Amino acid sequence: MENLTIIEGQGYAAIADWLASQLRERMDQSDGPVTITVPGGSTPFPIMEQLLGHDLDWTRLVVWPGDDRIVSEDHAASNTGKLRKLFEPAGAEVVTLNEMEAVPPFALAWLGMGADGHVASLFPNTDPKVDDARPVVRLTPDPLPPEAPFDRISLTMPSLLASDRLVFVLRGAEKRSVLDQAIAGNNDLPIARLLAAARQPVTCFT
Ligand SMILES: O=C1O[C@H](COP(=O)(O)O)[C@@H](O)[C@H](O)[C@H]1O
Repeated sequence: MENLTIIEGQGYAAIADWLASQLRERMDQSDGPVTITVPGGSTPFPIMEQLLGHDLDWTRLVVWPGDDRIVSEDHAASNTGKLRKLFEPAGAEVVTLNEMEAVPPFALAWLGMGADGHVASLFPNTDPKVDDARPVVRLTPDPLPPEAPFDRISLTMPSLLASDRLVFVLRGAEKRSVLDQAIAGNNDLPIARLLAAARQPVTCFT
């Protein structure tokens, strides 16, 4: 994949620096808002804390959760609730994901990946398609992940692919092996489908 760069062994601060430089570049290109989508789970939040330490005009940032668990925003498992607590005090807007009819193109789609190869909440059992006509879907993972056993809402593959840049941050040898197999075309997991369809630059921090 000529559009793919893998960057290994970076700490949270270095990844946050990289993300900040991407956002700064976009903010320098126009005076308007910069709209991104970000992951949930556990990996991204310490990086977001570091990112918010950067001197950027956060009032110009619009943050879409890439997915969420169907729980109230004050539930510990709510991605949106955690994003609000982090980004809103800095002045950024955080969007509530619902079954809207359209989503904007993203300057950057930051994603995680589960060890089962799911991206956002597009789990293998949901058979996500790169030509899904829906921008957002509700779905039920099967099996339910024990750490977050909830129904989900998620951006679809076309919504994620409508971004100028894809960025993955995934930790651990198990996930790295799933990623490598996906890149090699040796599995048909959601991560493999997304990467095979991606035409924009893709950066993977592992
Ligand atoms: O459930 C989810 O899992 C994935 C991976 O999360 P991690 O904690 O293993 O990094 C995440 O990307 C997704 O947004 C989240 O809702």
